Amino acid sequence: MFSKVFKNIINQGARQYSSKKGLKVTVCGGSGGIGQPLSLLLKQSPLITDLAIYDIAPVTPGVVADLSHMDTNSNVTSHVGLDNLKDAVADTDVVIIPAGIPRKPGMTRDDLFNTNISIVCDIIKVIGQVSPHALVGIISNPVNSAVPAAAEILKKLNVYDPKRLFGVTTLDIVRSNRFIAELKCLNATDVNVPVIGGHSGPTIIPLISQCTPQVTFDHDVLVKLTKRIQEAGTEVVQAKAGAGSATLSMAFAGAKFTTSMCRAILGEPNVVECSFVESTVTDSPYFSTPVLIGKNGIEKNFGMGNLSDFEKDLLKAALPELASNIKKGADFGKNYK
Ligand SMILES: NC(=O)C1=CN([C@@H]2O[C@H](COP(=O)(O)OP(=O)(O)OC[C@H]3O[C@@H](n4cnc5c(N)ncnc54)[C@H](O)[C@@H]3O)[C@@H](O)[C@H]2O)C=CC1
Ligand SMILES: O=C([O-])CC(=O)C(=O)O
Repeated sequence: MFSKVFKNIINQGARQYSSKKGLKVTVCGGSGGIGQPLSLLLKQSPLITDLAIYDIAPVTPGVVADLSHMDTNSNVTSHVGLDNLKDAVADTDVVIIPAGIPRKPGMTRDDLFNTNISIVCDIIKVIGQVSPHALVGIISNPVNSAVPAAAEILKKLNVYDPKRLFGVTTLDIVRSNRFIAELKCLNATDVNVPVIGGHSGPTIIPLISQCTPQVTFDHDVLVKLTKRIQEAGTEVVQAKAGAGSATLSMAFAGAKFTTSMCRAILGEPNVVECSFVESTVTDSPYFSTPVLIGKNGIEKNFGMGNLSDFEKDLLKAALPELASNIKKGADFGKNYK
C-alpha cells in the first residue's frame, strides 16, 4: 500500500516535471575530454530539459547511459555519426561545439586547423540546414578561424545571423579571474576581468585595467601576469605532456557560457559574456568583447572601453595575427563544399 502511494507521488512529480518544457542543448563532441564533463555540468542545469549528445565515438551511447542515471530532470539522448546529427540538433535552442582534436606539446592552435575546421564546418552545415535559429558556441580550436569559417558556411545557406554565432573564449576570463584572485588574495568568484581580442597567444588581451574590483600591479608583474594568461593553454598542454589540453577548466567555462545563453533565451535581462563574434569594434571583422545576450542572441556589443597604454600595445600586436587567422578560416569556409 505504502509503496503504491509512494509510486503515485513519484509519477505525479515526474509528470509535472516532464510537462514543464525547458530548453534543448546539443553538445557536439560530447564524448570527449571537454564534452563529458561539460555534459555532466549541463545535466545538472534546471534550465535544460533535453540534452543531446552528438559524437562520432562509439562510446557515446555509454556516456549517455551513464549521464541518464543522474537524478536530475533532463532527458539525455545519444546521436552517433554525421547521419544522426540532424536529430541531435532538431528543435535545439543552443549548440555547443567542442568536437575536434586537442594540441600536443610543441603545437600551436593553428596546427589543428586542417583537422578541426572541416569537423566544425560539417557540423555547422547541418545546424544551418536544420536549426538555423539556434545559438551556436564554438569551442573547437583554432577558434579565431573556426568562427569565420562557420559564418561563411551559414552565409552560403542564406541563414547567417551574426547575432547567433559565438566563439567561446570564457576560459580566458575564468583564468584571468583566478590568477588575479591568487595574486591579490581575493575571492575568485568576486573577480571579473574582461578579455578581448581572440583565443590564441598574443590575440588574448586581458583588460586588467578594467578588472572589478580594481587592482593594480607593478609593470613587471603585469607583464608576467598577462603572459601567463596568454600562454595558460600551453601551460596545461605541457603539464599533460601529450595527453591533451585543458578539459576540466574548459568544461567549467563552457558550462558557464552555455548557461548564460540559456538564461538569456529564457528572458533573463543583463546577461553579458565576452565572446569572439562578428564585430566593428576594431579593424578586425571578428573580435571578442563583452556582449549583451538576449532571446535572439547578441543585443549589444559593449566594445573595448578605455585601454591603458600597455593594453593598446597588446591590441596592436594582436591585430595582424587575428587578421591572418580570420582570413584563413573565411577562405576555407568559402571553398567548403
Ligand atoms: N575554446 C577554448 O577555450 C578551448 C578549446 N579547446 C579545443 O576543444 C577541442 C576539443 O578538445 P578535447 O575535448 O580535449 O578533445 P578530445 O579529443 O578529448 O575530444 C574531442 C571529441 O570530439 C569528437 N569528434 C572528433 N571528430 C568529430 C566529428 N567529426 N564529429 C563529432 N565529434 C567529433 C571525438 O570523438 C571526441 O569525443 C580541441 O580542438 C581543443 O583545442 C580546448 C580547450 C579550451
Ligand atoms: O591551449 C589549447 O590548445 C586549448 C585551449 O585553447 C586553451 O586551453 O586555452
